[in-house]
Amino acid sequence: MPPRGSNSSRKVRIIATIRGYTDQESGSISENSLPLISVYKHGEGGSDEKVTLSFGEQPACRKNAYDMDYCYGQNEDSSLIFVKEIKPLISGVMNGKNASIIAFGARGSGKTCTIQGSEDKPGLAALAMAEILSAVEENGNLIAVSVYEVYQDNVLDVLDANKKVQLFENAHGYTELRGISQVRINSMSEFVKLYYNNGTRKATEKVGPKIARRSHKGLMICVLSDSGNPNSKVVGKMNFVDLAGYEDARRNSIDCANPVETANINKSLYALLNVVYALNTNESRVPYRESKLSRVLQDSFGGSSRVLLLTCLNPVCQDTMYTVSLASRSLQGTNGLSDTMIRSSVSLAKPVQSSMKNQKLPILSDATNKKVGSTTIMRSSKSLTKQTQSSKGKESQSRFHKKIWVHSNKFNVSSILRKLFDDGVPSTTHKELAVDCSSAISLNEAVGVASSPKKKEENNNSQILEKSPPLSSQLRELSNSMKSLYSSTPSVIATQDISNPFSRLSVLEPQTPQTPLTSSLQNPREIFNNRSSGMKQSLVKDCLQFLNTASKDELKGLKGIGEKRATYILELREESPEPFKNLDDLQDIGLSAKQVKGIMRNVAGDLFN
Ligand SMILES: Nc1ncnc2c1ncn2[C@@H]1O[C@H](COP(=O)(O)OP(=O)(O)OP(=O)(O)O)[C@@H](O)[C@H]1O
Repeated sequence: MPPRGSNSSRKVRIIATIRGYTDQESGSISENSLPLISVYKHGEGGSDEKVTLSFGEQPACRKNAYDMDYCYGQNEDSSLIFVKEIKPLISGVMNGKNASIIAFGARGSGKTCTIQGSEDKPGLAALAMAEILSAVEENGNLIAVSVYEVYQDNVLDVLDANKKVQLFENAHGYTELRGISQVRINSMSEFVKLYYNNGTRKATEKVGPKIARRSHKGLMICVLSDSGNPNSKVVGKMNFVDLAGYEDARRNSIDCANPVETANINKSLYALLNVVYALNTNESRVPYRESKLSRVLQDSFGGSSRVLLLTCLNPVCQDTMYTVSLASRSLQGTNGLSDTMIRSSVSLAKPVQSSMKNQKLPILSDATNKKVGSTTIMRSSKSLTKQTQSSKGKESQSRFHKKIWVHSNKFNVSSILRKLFDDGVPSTTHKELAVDCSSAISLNEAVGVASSPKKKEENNNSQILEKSPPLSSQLRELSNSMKSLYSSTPSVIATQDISNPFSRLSVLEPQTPQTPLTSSLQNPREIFNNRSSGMKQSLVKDCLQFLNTASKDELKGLKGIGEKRATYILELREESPEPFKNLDDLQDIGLSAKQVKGIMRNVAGDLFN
């Protein structure tokens, strides 16, 4: 049986589960409390199980609503998730298809309870082990498990702290965990002892720091064939990964966690989500190499493997909305929310205290919304455009054009451009969410140069292959392009449809070069804002490319980068050819957000000197 709701074109099924309230949280909930998480079920009772999640008091519009393949409510526990989601995957594992179940979410969102649980209330991993044990009893296969931890990009053997684990790429291009303990499991009691009590570890052995560290924890269950053979072959693998919780690195951590550690965790989460995104969108290059964890999981992600991303939602956590937006990004299909949908949204999360109303919604997601705006707003404005035009007809069209006419003369291009980098440094979220890259305006698009998707791909490839020109020439190029953007605005002209009284205004309107992206937008300000956002992204992209490719001397030419940092950047390039994927990565080399912003502002400012 295929996994529930499996979509043949998507490798990764993305679902959510809202955890129950802890005793402490329940104490502060009242009858009049507002639901924090609302779930709209698209085809209740039907075959379409898709849901859309929205948050807090905000009306659910596309801007703050996120699609998921399914969502389990607070009353639905791990055993239901097991039956509906995991059990169907087990038969695949028995037949040679690997599977991975990954719990992702903010800190304290119930990931460990869902995956690991406890001896009293077993989580998905133990339930799966029981099922796998009974399956191998029938077919004579064997089971071996490994338990590992990925801490600060190092893979550690949880079952034997003395063992050194190395990542080794085999002849098929897959990563193997060399040296990791593999323990045969014959019964549930053996598994419980091993998994919950680290049973095989000798009492004298060091088990690492006493304080629980924030790391990704993985359980690898291998089904092995040929019980008589010491070199048994792996039939199939099932991975359970309890990811370290996401936390906004800009906020003070709940337990004063090291901000560098938090930033590294977030970076590895983004890297994994990028892999999920690439798999779901069938991208030709899946960025496995960007983190140790994705390398470890690589052989369970490719081919006919199945992946379940279980987004755990903490009903009272600021970071929840942001994690949902990140996970949902890999679901490509979008369904605009209609009024009916918004009204009929139900809450699977019980209400939370009304004081939550005043609580600031997720800081990052606020920022995200601002930054993501380009994508989400565009989508909604597109549907809005259609609706408006069809339902209200010419009258509204007339108002619309009038508005354009009036505002177009007030456009202060340079002041908007100056503001570009005052909105804040676009972060990973921006890059990742805003556009899914497909909707980003490239420089060429920004100056109205049409390019076919194929050509775009070629351009991208050649950009990667060629050594980047020095920053100064990149800036010159960008500057010229910007100038041509101003000058390419045609003063008018089109044929007037005299029969249409509303056509006059549109005819007189100076036309900004059209691109597919902007064609759905309503007024010059929207168009301009989107172009600005596209240019901002182009600039960020060029700057990152420069940092990834420039020589040491060229790097030192940048404010904030001296001998030491330049050397460090070159070292980073030896580990990964492209160490900087987004502006957040610059913080890893010790540049503060302010410094990064300063660099970008200088670059932007230079364009108009
Ligand atoms: N279904 C549930 N109902 C009530 N409380 C729950 C539920 N699931 C988890 N909790 C509680 O929520 C808290 C956090 O749970 P858990 O440790 O599983 O979260 P986590 O996401 O793994 O956290 P971290 O990211 O810090 O590792 C715990 O106090 C746990 O008891």
